[in-house]
Amino acid sequence: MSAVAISANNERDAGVVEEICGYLTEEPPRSYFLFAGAGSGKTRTLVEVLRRMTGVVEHESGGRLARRLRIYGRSIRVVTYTKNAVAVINGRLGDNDLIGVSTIHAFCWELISGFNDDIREALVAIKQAQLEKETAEAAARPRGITAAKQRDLDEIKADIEAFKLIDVFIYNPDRETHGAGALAHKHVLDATAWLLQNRSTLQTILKDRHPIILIDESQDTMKGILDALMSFAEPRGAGLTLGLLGDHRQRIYTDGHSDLPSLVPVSWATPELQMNHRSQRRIVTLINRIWEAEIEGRTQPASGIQQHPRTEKAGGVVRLFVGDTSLSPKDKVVGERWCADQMRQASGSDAWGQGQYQLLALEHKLVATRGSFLDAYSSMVLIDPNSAAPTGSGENKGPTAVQVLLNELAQLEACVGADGAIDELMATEVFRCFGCLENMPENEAERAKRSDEMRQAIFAFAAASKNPEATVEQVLTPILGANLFEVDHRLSEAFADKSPAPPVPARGEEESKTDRIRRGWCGLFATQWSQLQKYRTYLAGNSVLATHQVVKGSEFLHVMVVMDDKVAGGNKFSYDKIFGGVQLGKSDRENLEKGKETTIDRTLRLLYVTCSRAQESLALVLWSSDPVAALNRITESDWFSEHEFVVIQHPVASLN
Ligand SMILES: Nc1ncnc2c1ncn2[C@@H]1O[C@H](COP(=O)(O)OP(=O)(O)OP(=O)(O)O)[C@@H](O)[C@H]1O
Repeated sequence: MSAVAISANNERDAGVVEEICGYLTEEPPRSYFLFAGAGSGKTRTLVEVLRRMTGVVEHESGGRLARRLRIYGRSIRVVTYTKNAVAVINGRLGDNDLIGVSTIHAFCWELISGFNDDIREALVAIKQAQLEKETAEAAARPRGITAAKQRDLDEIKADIEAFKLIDVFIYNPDRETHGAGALAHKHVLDATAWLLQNRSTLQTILKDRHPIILIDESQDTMKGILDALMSFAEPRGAGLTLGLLGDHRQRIYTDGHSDLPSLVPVSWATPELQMNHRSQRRIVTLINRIWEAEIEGRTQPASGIQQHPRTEKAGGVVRLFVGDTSLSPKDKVVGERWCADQMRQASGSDAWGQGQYQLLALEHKLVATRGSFLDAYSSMVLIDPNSAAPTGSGENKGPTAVQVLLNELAQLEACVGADGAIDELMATEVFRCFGCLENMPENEAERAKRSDEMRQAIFAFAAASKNPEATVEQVLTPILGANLFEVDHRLSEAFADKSPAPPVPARGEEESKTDRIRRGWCGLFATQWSQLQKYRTYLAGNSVLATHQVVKGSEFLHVMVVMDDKVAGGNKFSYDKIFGGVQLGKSDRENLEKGKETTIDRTLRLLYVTCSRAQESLALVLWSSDPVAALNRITESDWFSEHEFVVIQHPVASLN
């Protein structure tokens, strides 16, 4: 193919930037929804539009808009999903005072901070509504309001009373905030959505500051905020123009609207990006097929355009490996290595033989199992389900109550050599850095006594942390005994409490929050200390293991997607149902009849996201409850050709 033809095919989206610039500079400007599929280069499109709208790249109508914005002291607001995306866009835009880029949390806080009376009213109203809803739901159950439920309801009441007493609310979008008046991330989004819908002054302020708001990953943007903004953008010329960028095929969080394209007003423009610049043709064909699949149990429309690969990306390798989910975790790991070796042979890439591929698993629990930190992870989930696992947005720090384990003790452990010797200089620096030397006694004798006490505790800590069998409790004992670090009161109280863990609730049985947290603490103290290091690596995103949700927006040369519903637990997703190893369940059929979202819908989207991360080669590993049924279904589908699906050989011990 000639160079001209290649470039013509690759440039099929070239007009979209100018098209969008046209919508934003028309009189009155027109809101738009940009369908931008996986790997379509939506960030590049966004940045190019912004450059033209703010006079960085010469553009006649863009230049006029830039002058108007400047005269009135206004700016275009870009809302992205992650801080990483903020940095990428800012980096490409350079210094530009006509554009503000931030996450939705920072955007919301900028709007509401300081309006303490309004925030209080919003939070009380939201909690009150939650209380009423939960009370009514519990009362309607056959057993009525149980004691455990009553405790939860009392907690909501206590939250309401606590909000009423707060004068000044504090918050930081980049980290957890503590102390009086501290707001959680969710509170800020909820309060902003409530205030935007209930306070006209806030609407006016918003339009006055940012007449144009562009929202990236809009399919996952919190419904309440999006609804409010979409209503202010109507009718056209109302003072706010919205640009929503998104791909409904990639919606994987529950915050967003289930079918955003159908909510977009007909008066809006709907430009499209048709290219996939990321992946080789074989991978692009597969993701097109996945999205168009007519599978039993699917309710979501197959709306959206087919993507086109770049002309020069004409290759790519895809394989589906099917094995038996009843194998032991160890056998599965061996099986997955066997699959990687098959990939090495099929693709000719040594990366597969050297472990240089990204392994994506369905759920955190599956990753924790593969990564040998399941006890640590499961305990953290019980202690704080909202912050135990890394998420696609924001920072991943783990539960607040255990921070000393994840930070101070991790740093102290780094001062202990392989032979157990302690680098005292380094250790002193750790204590200094955490402000633990500030309260050393003035008196020389007492000071020496305290130093000695600390040294003993550090030796005991070092010995315990080097013992591969040591539990978190054993490592923590000397630390807490000598008060080496400031510790969250919840941790010290839980440690002092020597009562046994409450029993695991039976299926369907409700458990109070207090019991759940206590079980978490007991589990954590009994966990092997060595698991915490693996957990920390995973939280920090430095692991070659990642869950599907977390890799949103990323790309990797070679990807292995591990699908193992049994280990993942939960019933939100089921790959085995998609591939035919498991039949639809009762609730799937009920949802289907009601036209409600099904497991199939959610799993198809997750599969779409994971497969579209791969640039060169993609291995799908399905651990199925019924490999024969799955293989039959796969043979009938047009997703893979015959040589592309492979039964995982067992035993595969030859690779050991
Ligand atoms: N016009 C282009 N020409 C060549 N390469 C491009 C172009 N646009 C994007 N790319 C490349 O294609 C890849 C995908 O781009 P990008 O990550 O911006 O896509 P995206 O739309 O954000 O995808 P996703 O929604 O799947 O995360 C990147 O490697 C990027 O550098």
